[in-house]
Amino acid sequence: MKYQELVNVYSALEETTKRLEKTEIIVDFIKDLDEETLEQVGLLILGTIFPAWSDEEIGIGTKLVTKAVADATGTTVDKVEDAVREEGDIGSACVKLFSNKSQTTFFSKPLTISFVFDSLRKLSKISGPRSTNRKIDIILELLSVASATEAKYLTRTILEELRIGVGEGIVRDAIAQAFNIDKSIVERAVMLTNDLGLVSRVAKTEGSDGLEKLNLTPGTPVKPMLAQLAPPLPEILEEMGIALCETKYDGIRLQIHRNGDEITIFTRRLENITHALPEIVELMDEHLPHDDYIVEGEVIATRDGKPLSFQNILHRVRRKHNIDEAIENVPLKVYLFDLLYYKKPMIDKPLINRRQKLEEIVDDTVDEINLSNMVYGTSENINEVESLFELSINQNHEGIMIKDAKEPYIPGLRGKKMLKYKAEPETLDMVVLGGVHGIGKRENFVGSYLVGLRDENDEFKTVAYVGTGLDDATLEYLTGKMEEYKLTEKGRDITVEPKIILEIAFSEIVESPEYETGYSLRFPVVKNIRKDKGLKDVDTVERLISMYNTQ
Ligand SMILES: Nc1ncnc2c1ncn2[C@@H]1O[C@H](COP(=O)(O)OP(=O)(O)OP(=O)(O)O)[C@@H](O)[C@H]1O
Repeated sequence: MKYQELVNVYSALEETTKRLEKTEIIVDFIKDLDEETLEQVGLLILGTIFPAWSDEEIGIGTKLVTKAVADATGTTVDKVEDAVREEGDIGSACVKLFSNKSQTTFFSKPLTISFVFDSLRKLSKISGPRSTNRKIDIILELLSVASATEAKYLTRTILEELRIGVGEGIVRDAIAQAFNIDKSIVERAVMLTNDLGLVSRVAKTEGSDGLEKLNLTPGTPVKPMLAQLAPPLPEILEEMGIALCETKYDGIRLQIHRNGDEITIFTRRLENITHALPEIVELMDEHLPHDDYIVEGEVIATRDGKPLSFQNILHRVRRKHNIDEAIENVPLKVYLFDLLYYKKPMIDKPLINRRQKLEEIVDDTVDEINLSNMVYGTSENINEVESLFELSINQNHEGIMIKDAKEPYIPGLRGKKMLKYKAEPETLDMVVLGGVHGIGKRENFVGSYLVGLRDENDEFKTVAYVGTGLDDATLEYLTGKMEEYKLTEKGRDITVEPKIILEIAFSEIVESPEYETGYSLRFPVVKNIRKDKGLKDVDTVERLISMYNTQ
């Protein structure tokens, strides 16, 4: 099938903001696709060529694409950069540049979806000597026969920023509708496999029966179950009956898989960080059975027995070199709290059984491997739960988690079955959309950051400017990043690509017509740069409104 047909769908999707219309457009397109194309479109429609569980990426920078566009249109890199500044992004710039291009490829074959898909996969695999030239050759091969609109979406896809306002939710709905399958079955399949390509194909070829057979596989990461903020303790314990109440450690969540002899460690964003944590791999090998499993836990960094800040552990996990040195300087401890797979999928079993099995299989006789500190909470022993909370805070942890003992593990869900009870007020993870250059002491820095949240179409909407909570080193770092991601600049104001995620604390949410969400924050303060989170983890406008309604 011609790539242009997919491109027409992209254009139609970009033109509407209405979720139902977007869903209809996708349904119409996918329902008659053949198996192979469907599997590719299931990914391409989200602007990617890899399933969400994979940490592979196309990995091509703006410079390379700019050069390829210049070559393909017979112009200079400077002219392409001018067009990007005028039009706002490389895709829109391509529409202009390619429309001006003289038609030299009249007899060439049109691009097909599978040729584009395979070429992009090839791009991601190239490394080593002469790799830049080889990458440019592949991009040029595509661009030299592309129409103006094809070039628009090709360049955006290569840079992994399709921007057509389509999130996973819309694609899931479209698959359900196109193949007449219950939404919840599609949702479950996506949660377990994190592969919309695979789910689209199975939905078409095997229907709901096939989707129901999809399950967890050790080695393939699954989206973690997330927590909501807890209402008062008596209320929760009454509702849950029995709760597993555990210390909430302030580290990084790990999902550790064993598949045969191979142990793999993933973050909550499903990144493979096995290479950065060789000592954890060794500990898991020594202190858990040599059976296939998936366990979850929190890893924290300690020194002299005390937990170190979240930033320390983040540096450890991000490390690519001198790992031996890091192992010595930042010793780690793991606190395991859930078991998703042990010889077979466990997620449908109640938490209490998963925990019991976990306790059975983990040898926690060494200091570095532990089970999370836990008490069973009921309406009758609220004081024990309160004591655990106090103990956790006194030991410099964040608070406690309260989990319903009878519940299954629901990947990706942020629901009422897993709650967090923290000493500090709630924060929002927000994405930086722009900023303002400072004056006076801050004149060399971007002093104030325009932050936003994610709406139901996965588009970002502004909420507030924040400039408090940043020391000089952080300001310098953020200013560098703002320069790197800059889209436009007008006077002191700049806009940037949505890349940087900040955790923001505030005193109150207020209504405010000045911002796109209609709400803003009083006294916002930057608490952390959340390098461990991706755009999908940015908090939602829906959550902001629900917090506003309950404050
Ligand atoms: N005993 C525990 N059980 C479950 N999660 C824990 C535990 N200790 C620490 N955590 C961490 O707490 C997180 C749950 O809070 P939440 O789902 O809100 O994640 P978050 O968005 O990172 O929020 P926060 O910023 O509050 O950690 C888990 O993802 C995990 O990283």
